[in-house]
Amino acid sequence: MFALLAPFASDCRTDAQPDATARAYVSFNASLIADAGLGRVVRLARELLLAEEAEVLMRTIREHKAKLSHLDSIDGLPSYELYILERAHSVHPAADTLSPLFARLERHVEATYGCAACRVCHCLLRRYLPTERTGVPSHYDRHAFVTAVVQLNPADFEGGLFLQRGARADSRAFFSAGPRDAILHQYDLNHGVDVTHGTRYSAIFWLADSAASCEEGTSPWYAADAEAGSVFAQDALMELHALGQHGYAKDFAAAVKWGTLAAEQGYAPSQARLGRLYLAGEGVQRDPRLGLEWVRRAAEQGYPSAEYTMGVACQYGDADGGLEAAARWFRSAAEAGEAKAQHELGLALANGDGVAVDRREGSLWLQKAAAQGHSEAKADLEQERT
Ligand SMILES: O=C(O)CCC(=O)C(=O)O
Ligand SMILES: [Fe+2]
Repeated sequence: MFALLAPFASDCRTDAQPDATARAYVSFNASLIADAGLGRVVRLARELLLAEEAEVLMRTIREHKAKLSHLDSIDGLPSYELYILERAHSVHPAADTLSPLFARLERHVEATYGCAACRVCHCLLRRYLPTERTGVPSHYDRHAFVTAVVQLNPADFEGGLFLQRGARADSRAFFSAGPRDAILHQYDLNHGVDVTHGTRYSAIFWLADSAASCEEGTSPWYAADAEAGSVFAQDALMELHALGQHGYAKDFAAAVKWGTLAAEQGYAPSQARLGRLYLAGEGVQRDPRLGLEWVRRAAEQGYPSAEYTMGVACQYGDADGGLEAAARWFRSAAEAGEAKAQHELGLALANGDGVAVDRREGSLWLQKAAAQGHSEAKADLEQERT
């Protein structure tokens, strides 16, 4: 079974799906800073946009014909996103009229983050409709030194941009900000979007730390932070070296080195990724025992994708506890929104594997998985109906 596990398939982009029960809003205090833990902060630039600029952005989204075939930059699923600036080049007439805004944002980032060379590298507009797309899974913006987000129509939706402090969706908090306010964060912030009601339009500005890294598509800022001990930077280097992205050579030895440093500091996403690397033997000597140990440490912190992997390991007898333990792991991950675990829990309930048979509840979990696009769950539901 281990060979089937793809170490990087599910993690950084899909920590957990939105949990409707957890809905705290961050209200910015006088210093306009929200603390996301472990030294990470989110800042608010109040009224950074002129009213006309917010209007231009809104009009540009409204007037643009939806192209749903466009694959999303975060989760690769069909979505509406319109780039107006790419690699600092205007790719839409709206960007030409917004150059004063880009310059203002750069000055603000210089004053706030001490980055004089920072440049607005990409700007894109996103649309969230109940019938189309209602969220973006939690993730890190690996490619941006600073990200600025403007929620252009805050009166029209609930939820929106969230930060996630811990391993699970119940550690999420949303932001309340006006249509001309920019919410600023860096590459170390686990965040995503969950629109629970209504329609949301957003503008996203990704700044590179220099014109050169913007042009080259590189993210050179991780090395110094990783050396200084940041688990986020170490985790990023693990992923970027494993994938060979953003100017980092594909180098599994480096991936394991950085991942181990973060995992040893207790960072669950790194523990899970490192564990899967050893389980799959991808780029490293396969070591199921060590791999499972790392996955277990992440799972014990409640990291949903690791809980799922533990469930699979129990099913196959690679971890102790049999089908009962498998069902417990799947349930915990399923409740946190992990689609694959929802599917497994649905099957376990239908078949009485490690739990009492409950077809009705099983079917509900299959529906949840199917609603997240899980194709096997969809097929299983079809079969149930016939
Ligand atoms: O739509 C948003 O506000 C932000 C989406 C996001 O996090 C991203 O595109 O990286
Ligand atoms: Fe993002």
